[in-house]
Amino acid sequence: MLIEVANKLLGFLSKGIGLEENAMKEGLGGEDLIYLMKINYYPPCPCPDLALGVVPHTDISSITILVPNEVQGLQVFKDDHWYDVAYIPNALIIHIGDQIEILSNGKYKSVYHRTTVSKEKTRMSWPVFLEPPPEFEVGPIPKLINQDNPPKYKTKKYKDYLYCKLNKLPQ
Ligand SMILES: O=C(O)CCC(=O)C(=O)O
Ligand SMILES: [Fe+2]
Repeated sequence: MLIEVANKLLGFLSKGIGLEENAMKEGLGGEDLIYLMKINYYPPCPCPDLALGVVPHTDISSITILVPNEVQGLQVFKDDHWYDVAYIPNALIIHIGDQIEILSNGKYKSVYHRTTVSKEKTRMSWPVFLEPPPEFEVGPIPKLINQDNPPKYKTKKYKDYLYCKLNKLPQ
């Protein structure tokens, strides 16, 4: 089920920029794509104005498929403002992550987001991060590159990208 959703999303993202349906998936390692589930637990906080659940970031993954509980908390940054992401029962929240920005050579941008905490309620979320295998090299898809569109990102192994990002080193 999750794999079907992921395949569809990657297909739409590929076609959306004029590529073959399987282009993004192949660019992420094809059937070796890794599904990494995390559970976020944000207990009530006495001073929600002074704390964040997760600091602002973009996801390192390709896409993130996330299910939250009903407690408001996720915000995305757009046009200099933080916007609440509305909770819609049974809806999935999809984040574009860094690897899609790289594959698309910047045509898609990874979404900058953060979470706030609540004074009374516990918030939880269950994201699944779709990641290339560590040794797999990710870079702008060659079909998107030409004289007018030079590569904006280096091609490198996913594990090296991860290492640089986690240690705040230049990519
Ligand atoms: O809890 C959320 O809604 C988002 C969490 C998040 O951004 C993350 O785990 O990367
Ligand atoms: Fe995130």
